[in-house]
Parts: sequence; structure tokens; C-alpha cells
Amino acid sequence: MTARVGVVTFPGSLDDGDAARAVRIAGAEAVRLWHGDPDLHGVDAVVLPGGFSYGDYLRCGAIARFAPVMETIVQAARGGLPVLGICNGFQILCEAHLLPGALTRNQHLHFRNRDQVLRIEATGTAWTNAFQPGQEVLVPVKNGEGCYVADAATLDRLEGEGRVVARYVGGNPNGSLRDIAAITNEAGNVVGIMPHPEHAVEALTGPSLDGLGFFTSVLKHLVGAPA
Ligand SMILES: NC(=O)CC[C@H](N)C(=O)O
Repeated sequence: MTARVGVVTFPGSLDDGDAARAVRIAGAEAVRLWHGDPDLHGVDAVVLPGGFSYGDYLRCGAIARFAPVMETIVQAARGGLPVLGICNGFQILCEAHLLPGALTRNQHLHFRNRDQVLRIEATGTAWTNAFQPGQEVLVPVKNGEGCYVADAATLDRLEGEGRVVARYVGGNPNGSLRDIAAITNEAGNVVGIMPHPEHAVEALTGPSLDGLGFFTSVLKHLVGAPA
């Protein structure tokens, strides 16, 4: 059976099309989900894409968190549904308290858009099991509010529990504490990542095919998961 991966569209989403494309290239069916519809239509996993949901008003992700679809996603994620939040999606996951900490204004106050090397540190998650521990990948980063912050105790806990999923290598583009680019929840089914793996899945557009591993990981995870 082909896995069905939902991709949510909020008003202001920008990367939902690319996320759905990445899902298809990885070999799954992409199911488009609408922010106003709480029904997840039986999907096996969910991607919250990048962009500017609700115009980034108030704070990035602060309004999207209250979308009808998020109520269902929060419940399902607590029950083990794999959820990947990319950039604005990561911001939404923090606002929804599925992940600890917050994404704040880039330290230098500039929007940053460049190709970025990441080191994958946690390969036990639903979205990173196709990587080798310590593997370096190249994916685009593009954000204005990507500076990950949390109190020292939370950061120590994330590190101690192996929940720092990826770190920036070769320069930190936004001032994130401890160079954190991606984290996971305790169960490893929810991952938030600031850079954009869905933009690194095709040779034509580059900068690598490294992003595909996030999407093939969840398919591997679903095959191993009980129905
Ligand atoms: N690429 C994105 O998803 C951008 C997220 C958010 N709007 C920011 O600027 O930080």
C-alpha cells in the first residue's frame, strides 16, 4: 500500500507545493489538507510546510496554531502520528507546544537565504532514520525568524535525550542557540526543522538531493510501524 502523507495549506503557505512534490518523489501519495478542515482524511503522516501562514501576523505560526486542522494534528501527534514542520511549520509546532522552545527573529535581523550544511545528529526519529549519525547534508535555508531559543535546562535536556536532530555547520545563519537547526519530541515522531529539505530533492534545481532522506525516512518508519 502506498503511504499517504498529508501536506497542510494555510493562508500564506509558500512551500506546500514543493513539500507535496518531495513526498511524491520519495514514493508516497501527497494528500493536500486545508487549514480550515479538521479532518486529516486518513493520512499516515503530516508535513507542515514553510511560508508565511496568516501573513506572519502577531508572530510566525502564532495564528496557524489555532487553525481547525491543528487541533486534530496536535491530538494525532500525541498519539504517534509522524509530523514534520519545515521552517514556518517548525514555528507552528513550537507555538502549538508539540516542540519546546521558540523561533525568534534572526540575531542579525536580516532575512537569510542560502544553501546550508547541516549535521544530522539524531537518526532515531521518524523523519531521519535514512541518514547516518553525523552525516552532513546540504539544503537551502530561508527565514527571518529562525533563531531557535530555549532556556538552558530545556537545551540541556534536548541534548541529553538525543533530541537535537540537526545542527548548522560552517556558520550559523540565524544565531540559533547551540547551532540547533532541528529538534524532535520525546517520542521521535514530531520533528521541526528550520532549513528546507523539500527544496533539495531534484538534480534540476539542486543544491543536492539530500533533502529526500527526510521523506524516505518516514516511509521506512511507516513500514515498520504497527497498523
Ligand atoms: N521559509 C519560511 O517558512 C519562512 C518562515 C517565516 N515566515 C520566517 O520568515 O521566518
